[in-house]
Amino acid sequence: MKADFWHKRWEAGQTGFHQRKPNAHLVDHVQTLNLPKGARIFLPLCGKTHDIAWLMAQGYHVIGAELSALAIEQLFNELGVTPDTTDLGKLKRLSADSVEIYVGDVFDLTQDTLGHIDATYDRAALVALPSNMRTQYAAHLAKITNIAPQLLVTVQYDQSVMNGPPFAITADEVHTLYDNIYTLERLAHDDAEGGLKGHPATEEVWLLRQ
Ligand SMILES: C[S@@+](CC[C@H](N)C(=O)[O-])C[C@H]1O[C@@H](n2cnc3c(N)ncnc32)[C@H](O)[C@@H]1O
Repeated sequence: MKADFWHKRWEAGQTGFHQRKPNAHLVDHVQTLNLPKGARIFLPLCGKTHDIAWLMAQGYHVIGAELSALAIEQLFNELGVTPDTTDLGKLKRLSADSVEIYVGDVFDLTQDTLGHIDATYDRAALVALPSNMRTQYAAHLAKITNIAPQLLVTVQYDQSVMNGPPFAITADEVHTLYDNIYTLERLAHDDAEGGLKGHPATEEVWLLRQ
């Protein structure tokens, strides 16, 4: 997916991936990350997800990365806070209270810029990327977070009946992407409520730890 694809989606309000409430898998499984209050959680490709506000309310510090400045403008409006903006060249950092968002391409984000990360939460990020970007993304994510533990939500459906995003990611692919970096535990494998765009689908939740 090119950046333009996502900018157009946000400009047109075609954001069917945006959920109206915190993700149920996050709520059910965040405790498996065993994080103390104040821990720094990274959300790659974060959009304006309500998971951000929910994690902040649990006492965590949330760090996000998102291409769309429009999405992040809407996020801060909905959070009801005015962020401070820092220009970092290819990226901008918008921060307020216990949230900071890097606006730009996640591949331009470095470990130095991001700082210490206690855990990563990936919902609709890996699955938003076409297969030719996923290997690079998985390695980049592990690198910039210094192999922080990760809660990962994936979706599976018959890829021949529909194009992504979201792209179907099999358990085998999760192993191929991450076995060389993490120990993997599949925490859940559930039918996706209502399917995906009219097609049966399942969701999996993975815990990735060193
Ligand atoms: C499917 S949405 C998921 C958003 C969010 N995780 C959620 O659960 O609602 C994928 C998001 O990734 C953003 N995105 C796509 N490619 C990106 C990239 N290379 N760097 C940063 N953000 C990107 C898009 O603008 C979009 O908001």
